[in-house]
Amino acid sequence: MHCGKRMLYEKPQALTPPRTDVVMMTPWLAPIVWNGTYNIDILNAQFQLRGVRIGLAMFAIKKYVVFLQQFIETAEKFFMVGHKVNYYILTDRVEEVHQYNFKLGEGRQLFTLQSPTYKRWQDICFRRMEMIRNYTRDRFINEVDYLAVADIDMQFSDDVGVESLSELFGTIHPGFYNLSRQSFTYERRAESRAYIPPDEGDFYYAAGYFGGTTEEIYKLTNYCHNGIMADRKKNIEALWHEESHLNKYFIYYKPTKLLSPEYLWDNRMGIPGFLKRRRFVAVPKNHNEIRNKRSIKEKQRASKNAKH
Ligand SMILES: CC(=O)N[C@H]1[C@@H](OP(=O)(O)OP(=O)(O)OC[C@H]2O[C@@H](n3ccc(=O)[nH]c3=O)[C@H](O)[C@@H]2O)O[C@H](CO)[C@H](O)[C@@H]1O
Ligand SMILES: [Mn+2]
Repeated sequence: MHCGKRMLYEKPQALTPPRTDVVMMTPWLAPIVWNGTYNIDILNAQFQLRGVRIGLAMFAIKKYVVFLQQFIETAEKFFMVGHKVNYYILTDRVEEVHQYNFKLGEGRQLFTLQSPTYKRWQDICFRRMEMIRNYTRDRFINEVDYLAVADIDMQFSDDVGVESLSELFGTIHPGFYNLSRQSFTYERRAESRAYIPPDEGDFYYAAGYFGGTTEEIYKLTNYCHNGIMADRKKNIEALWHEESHLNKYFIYYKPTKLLSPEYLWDNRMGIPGFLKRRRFVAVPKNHNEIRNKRSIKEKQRASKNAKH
């Protein structure tokens, strides 16, 4: 029996892997998503049947609003095209964000949500976990089935579709996919709740893109935020902020799907042969200019002027 539309495609093989140059499965049997390992038509049809709703949350705090336009415009071209999508922009500059008049495709909506801001950029990163937890509990859980959380200093340059979705997914960091545990920049001080012993850990995951069902994202962000607050009481800050806590979580609550570095690339790493697509790519930024109120250059200029 088939209901209406017949779908024709090549029969999957039991003995011939679609790719032999990359690993497609973790030891806990979570797929690692690479180009050429899946058929997007099958996946689209399956997700379409369920009418899934997908949320994409990102932070535009202080100067990071400059990344918003390119982020949304490229997401409209490449992110979950053909599915129901809610963008959630968490910002301290609601008025400014309202000025943009994004033209969105059918079934796609954009919401601007108030977020507190913090003096230190590190605190902005840390507090993303708390904000996502709260908004997931109070809102996202009622509006979407899956939620992805992304850095905003990024742009889409190829498809990110439903092949990437699962109960809990993490992205292999583009700087660490082929490195040893010892080279991972996990938190190594035992006092921190993000501590990972040298003989544990699977991959080094990037905090710039992760997601899952809203239930799973609530658990993840709640765990990370609680760890961050416990550290704060002890006056310790994990090496890579919320990313350290995320990596801790993923050791014990393993992702059910892993995204290959196709899903978070940085062109400064070149383009290795195994990388067939670059779907979500870092936008180069001057860290000092964008993160601080006044850049070091401005400060130098100011102090020079003061001396004259
Ligand atoms: C690709 C990747 O894995 N990036 C991680 C990395 O790099 P990054 O150096 O890329 O961090 P970042 O500067 O992009 O900050 C993370 C995100 O916080 C938001 N933001 C930050 C500062 C600010 O003033 N306003 C603002 O809105 C914004 O959405 C930004 O994308 O390390 C950070 C913490 O150290 C986070 O773990 C990032 O997820
Ligand atoms: Mn970033």
